[in-house]
Amino acid sequence: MATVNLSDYKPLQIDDAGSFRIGIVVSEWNDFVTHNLRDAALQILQQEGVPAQNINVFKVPGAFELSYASMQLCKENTFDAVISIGCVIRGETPHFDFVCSAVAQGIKDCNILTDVPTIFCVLTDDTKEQSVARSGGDLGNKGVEAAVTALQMIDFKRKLSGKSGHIGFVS
Ligand SMILES: Nc1c(NC[C@H](O)[C@H](O)[C@H](O)CO)[nH]c(=O)[nH]c1=O
Ligand SMILES: CC(=O)[C@@H](O)COP(=O)(O)O
Repeated sequence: MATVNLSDYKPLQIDDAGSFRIGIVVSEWNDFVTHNLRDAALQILQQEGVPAQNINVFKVPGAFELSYASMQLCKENTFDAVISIGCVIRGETPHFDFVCSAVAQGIKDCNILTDVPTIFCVLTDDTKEQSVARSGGDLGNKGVEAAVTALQMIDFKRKLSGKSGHIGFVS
């Protein structure tokens, strides 16, 4: 299969990124992956003009806890977007399926039930190798994609309320 770097993106040139406030929730399970996702997201956000002091990072034990923590941040409504970062790697039992389903539903709920765009940056892989490839390996870094998505969703929301400038991805 051809190597595809899923993280290639064109700089967004966002005018008002300096005012964006972003929360990042990172699970510690498989931290050799989740920390790479976190660091890539932080790099892109700051590269695009979000001040470091406007980004708050929170830790939870595992991906299952991302739902609770992300929902709490969304309910506080102090962030323009929340990025939820985790890595679930299949084991011997159906536990993988339950954790992945729960966290996907939980983060979906944050988007549907609150006013805060919440980005699903949770790897759900069959092998450790798949996770490594997607967190800074041959297939890019999902943390980059999550950061770009967060910025785009904040812009989407600000456009709806008539507040934002134009970043050129949606006319
Ligand atoms: N196996 C993985 C887990 N399992 C732990 C759960 O996420 C949760 O913390 C536990 O069930 C207690 O509620 N978590 C991951 O993030 N990744 C895994 O591969
Ligand atoms: C995704 C998991 O929770 C997994 O690591 C648990 O492994 P196992 O199914 O072998 O207990």
